[in-house]
Amino acid sequence: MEVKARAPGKIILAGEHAVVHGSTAVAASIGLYTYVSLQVSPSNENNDRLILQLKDTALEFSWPIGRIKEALSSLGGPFPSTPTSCSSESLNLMLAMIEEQNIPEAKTSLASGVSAFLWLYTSILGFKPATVVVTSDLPLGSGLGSSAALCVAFTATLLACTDTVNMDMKQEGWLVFGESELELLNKWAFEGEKIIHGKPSGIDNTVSTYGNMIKFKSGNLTRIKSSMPLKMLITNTKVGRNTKALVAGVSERTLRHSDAMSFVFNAVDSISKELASVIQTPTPDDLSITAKEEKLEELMEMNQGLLQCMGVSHASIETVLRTTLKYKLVSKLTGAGGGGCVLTLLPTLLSGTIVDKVIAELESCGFQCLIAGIGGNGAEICFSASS
Ligand SMILES: Nc1ncnc2c1ncn2[C@@H]1O[C@H](COP(=O)(O)OP(=O)(O)OP(=O)(O)O)[C@@H](O)[C@H]1O
Ligand SMILES: C[C@@](O)(CCO)CC(=O)[O-]
Ligand SMILES: [Mg+2]
Repeated sequence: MEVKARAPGKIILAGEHAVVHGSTAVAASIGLYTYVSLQVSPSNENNDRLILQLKDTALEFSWPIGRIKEALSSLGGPFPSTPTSCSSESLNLMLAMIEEQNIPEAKTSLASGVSAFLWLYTSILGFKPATVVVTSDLPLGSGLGSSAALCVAFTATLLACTDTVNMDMKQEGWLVFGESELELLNKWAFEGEKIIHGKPSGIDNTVSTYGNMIKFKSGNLTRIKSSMPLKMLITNTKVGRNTKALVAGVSERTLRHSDAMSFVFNAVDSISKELASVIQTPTPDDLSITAKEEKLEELMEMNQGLLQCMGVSHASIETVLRTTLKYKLVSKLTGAGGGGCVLTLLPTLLSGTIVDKVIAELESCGFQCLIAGIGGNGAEICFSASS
């Protein structure tokens, strides 16, 4: 039996980084997905292997299952039955098994995602031979939650192979999880994000798990329903960066300027709460949609200024801000910043001609633009007879 899962990427409308320090943030899923397929192999004593194929990065990893069992069991068992953080000892053992596979120098940053896979796989399924294949629509390391979508999709396939997920395997198409299954899925995916992000807030895996739009603060989510059309241009500066390093950088700045940064985080908390309120307030007519869009723009502009204070903007992001401002459009970075992706709000009454001009000018800077659907479903799985 083959199990497939898909999990969406995300945009953060307000509150990134500050959410790690207890502020409110608002995020939404987008219509770009990471897909994972899992096929457990029949046991064959001599050739039991765990194979991981990362199609987007053209990497394949293959370990004898006994090698993994020997390495990780040396730390004592039994394996965690409830969501548990990977210890530094386990992480070091997994990194050693990954290094044996000779990842090309330029791709060593992918080791964190492979470590997350090994932790989730062995914790949830134990030491079963299988082949796991990953493909994604999401750009890696760009602020659209590719790491969270990876961890959510991994976890969804793994849980689907256990008796904690109660689904009719004969049902066709993409199936959604029940509430209790989503909660367990999200907790395990968060453990995977901790390996990749270091000190994640949990907003990325939560919005990828539950989908739609959420308000998030200190681990608690509130699902919010937008009462207005939200159309965002997403510009990928294609400047690579590492979320873990950017998150650590903000924490270090907070240690150096604790008073000032606490005011920054409090301001972001207020911005996120007001933005969520604006988005949810019923809109009686077109005029009020425009008035609400102007409020959103002002809140985005204020949040971008505070992200600059946190030290996570970048010259490429400033270029997007300046370019879109020429067309009276407002933008803010989304995700960890330091490059990556930038959101630009496209007001309802904006003409398609202007949008085309903005995209052409941004792409002439070497950036990549897309308009993705906002607020679709979260994690989903489907079962197919072994191909
Ligand atoms: N499709 C994929 N294939 C292999 N590894 C992936 C894939 N998607 C994500 N990863 C892992 O996640 C890492 C990127 O995660 P990172 O948190 O830095 O960026 P992001 O999640 O795209 O951005 P943000 O966290 O700001 O939203 C990659 O280095 C890799 O380890
Ligand atoms: C930068 C950050 O706030 C969002 C990254 O998409 C990190 C986190 O919340 O885990
Ligand atoms: Mg990430």
